[in-house]
Amino acid sequence: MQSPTPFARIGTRGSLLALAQARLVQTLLSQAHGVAPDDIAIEVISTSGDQTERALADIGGKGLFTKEIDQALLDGVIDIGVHSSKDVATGLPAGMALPVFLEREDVRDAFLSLSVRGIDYLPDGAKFGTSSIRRAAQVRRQRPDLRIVPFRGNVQTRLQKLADGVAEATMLAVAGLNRLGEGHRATAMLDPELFMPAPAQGAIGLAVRQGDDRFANLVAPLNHAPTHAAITAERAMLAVLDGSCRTPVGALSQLDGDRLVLKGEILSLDGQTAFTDMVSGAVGEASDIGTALGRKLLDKAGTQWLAQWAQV
Ligand SMILES: NCc1[nH]cc(CCC(=O)O)c1CC(=O)O
Repeated sequence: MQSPTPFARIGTRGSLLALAQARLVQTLLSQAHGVAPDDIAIEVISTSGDQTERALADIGGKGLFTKEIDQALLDGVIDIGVHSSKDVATGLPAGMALPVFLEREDVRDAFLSLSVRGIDYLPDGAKFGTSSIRRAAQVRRQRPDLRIVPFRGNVQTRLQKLADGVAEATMLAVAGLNRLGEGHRATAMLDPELFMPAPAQGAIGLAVRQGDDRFANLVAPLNHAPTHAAITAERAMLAVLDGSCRTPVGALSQLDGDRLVLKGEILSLDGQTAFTDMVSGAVGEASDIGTALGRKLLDKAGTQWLAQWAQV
């Protein structure tokens, strides 16, 4: 039985992955504060992103998986929003804070196929399922011959599309597969230097109302400082690039003690042009590292190069 006045109410999407993430947060919060898991309510909230099959880039991008949860948070219907950090837009809604990131799972993307053991083994012209412009560009760079077909929906839906033969291969975040207990579905791990993950991939972020100290204090023990630094840097890089272009972006953080090395890449949609750079510094400067890298990438690509994609 859920108590009439729960210790906290956490809000999540209803996909199996989102629910698994919400349950993890529920467990960690109950352990951190010595309360029964049942005293932490999980409220399932449907988001616009759950209600459409169109490609994210076509319908306004990231905020779609978080907007309704953010609103429930601001309305006081929930107290803590649980998000996949990579789905959270860089500009947070007014009144919302994202102070905590749980320890990052595997940051890489995996290659999945029921017929071949790696992307190099796909037959000429094979269909590759993805609706991510980043993944499509990275795949086209390696294999310009492949045909990219849309693959929207949650992880289960995409695994089913693969099983149904809609495409011969796809790519998914290892983190999501692992959290679903589906890690064995990965056919091969993709080299993260070649297939740079999405900024903030693999990390769960917790949102609270700005200035709501009670819930900020409640979630604080769940924060993982190295993950926080990496995500801060990656999101700062993305914030610089977001406004200026609709182009695929990858990021890769490496932490070595109190040093953070951030690599980033922007690609053309066809993957044939790419700009890569790297900035390093103290973890305490994570935000500045990300901003600096974003600016370096913008400078390298040039506004004219970026402008060509804005109309696509
Ligand atoms: N875009 C959907 C999404 N959002 C977060 C993850 C995976 C889990 C994570 O990155 O934390 C996924 C699925 C995927 O990209 O394979």
